[in-house]
Amino acid sequence: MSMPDTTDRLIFAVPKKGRLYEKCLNLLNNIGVQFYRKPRHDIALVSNLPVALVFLPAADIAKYVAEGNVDLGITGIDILKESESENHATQLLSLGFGKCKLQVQTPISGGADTADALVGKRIVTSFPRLAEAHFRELERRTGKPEGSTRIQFVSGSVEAACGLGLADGIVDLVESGETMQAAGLRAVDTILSTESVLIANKKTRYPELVEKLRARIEGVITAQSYVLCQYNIHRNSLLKAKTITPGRLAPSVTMLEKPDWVGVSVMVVKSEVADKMDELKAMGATDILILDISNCRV
Ligand SMILES: Nc1ncnc2c1ncn2[C@@H]1O[C@H](COP(=O)(O)OP(=O)(O)OP(=O)(O)O)[C@@H](O)[C@H]1O
Ligand SMILES: O=P(O)(O)OC[C@H]1O[C@H](OP(=O)(O)OP(=O)(O)O)[C@H](O)[C@@H]1O
Repeated sequence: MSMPDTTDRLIFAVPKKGRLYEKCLNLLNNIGVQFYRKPRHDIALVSNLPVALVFLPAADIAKYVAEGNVDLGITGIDILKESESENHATQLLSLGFGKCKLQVQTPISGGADTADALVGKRIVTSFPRLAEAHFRELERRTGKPEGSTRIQFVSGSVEAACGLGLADGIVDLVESGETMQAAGLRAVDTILSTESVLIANKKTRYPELVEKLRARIEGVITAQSYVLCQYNIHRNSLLKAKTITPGRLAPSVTMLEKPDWVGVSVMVVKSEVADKMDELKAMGATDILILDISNCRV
């Protein structure tokens, strides 16, 4: 079977599996990118845009984007920093998923209770550069010989390293903390907080298409953090209502077929909407409705 022809197409790299995969497919669907990925194929041509999707391991995407083989990609800040790609890839957008922390962990029972106490010992991680930089800094701070902490790379199941006697501590990602707890570990230090980001090569041949896709993704992400709030209110209370729901630019106010009453329609941050509804109700608003926004450009 021949490879699809990607000539004159922007190359957009998406994690091929793992926890980011489904989120990325949803995002592509929501921005109207149509494609068919044949089973076992890692390249799919987009039918309604001059774009080719390449499905790659999340850990490699930053490197491909930085080196210019790929124009646009979705990966984690952790990977961007670990692969030292930050100078060659522009971070366009935070995507609101893939949120976790890269933490130094030690055995709860009998392990070091600070990161300083791990200096000079054995560390296992999938993030050798970030771990190395962190421990070099700790070595300087604690006055211990530079390079005395041994950093060893493993590609997965890092949490098993202490139990197997391979390490005195690990550097690994933590979200809920379940993996860490199940392995009898606790966090003693945080190296960085990460989330998924959209990145672009600085010298892409398709800056306009990059911007089009960025704007579409931004619209979907913004829509996810807002709801549309509609309510009716007596004109005398409108000024006060505006202070509760000022909107992004201003609320839309329409006439109602009831003297001295108006209808208000306004975007509200989703996490604040329950409080806003209570406040509006308390000041006499009626028929308060909350509607989901599936997409927007603001
Ligand atoms: N537990 C987690 N919670 C949130 N985000 C995470 C978590 N683990 C990893 N990530 C993010 O997802 C990125 C890719 O991790 P993931 O482990 O899914 O990829 P992978 O190693 O390619 O897949 P797999 O582990 O299935 O082989 C990480 O670099 C990080 O940015
Ligand atoms: O705090 P938690 O919610 O438990 O998540 C943290 C775990 O998730 C990631 O591993 P993943 O499940 O991707 O498997 P891996 O070890 O193969 O990378 C990470 O490496 C941790 O092990």
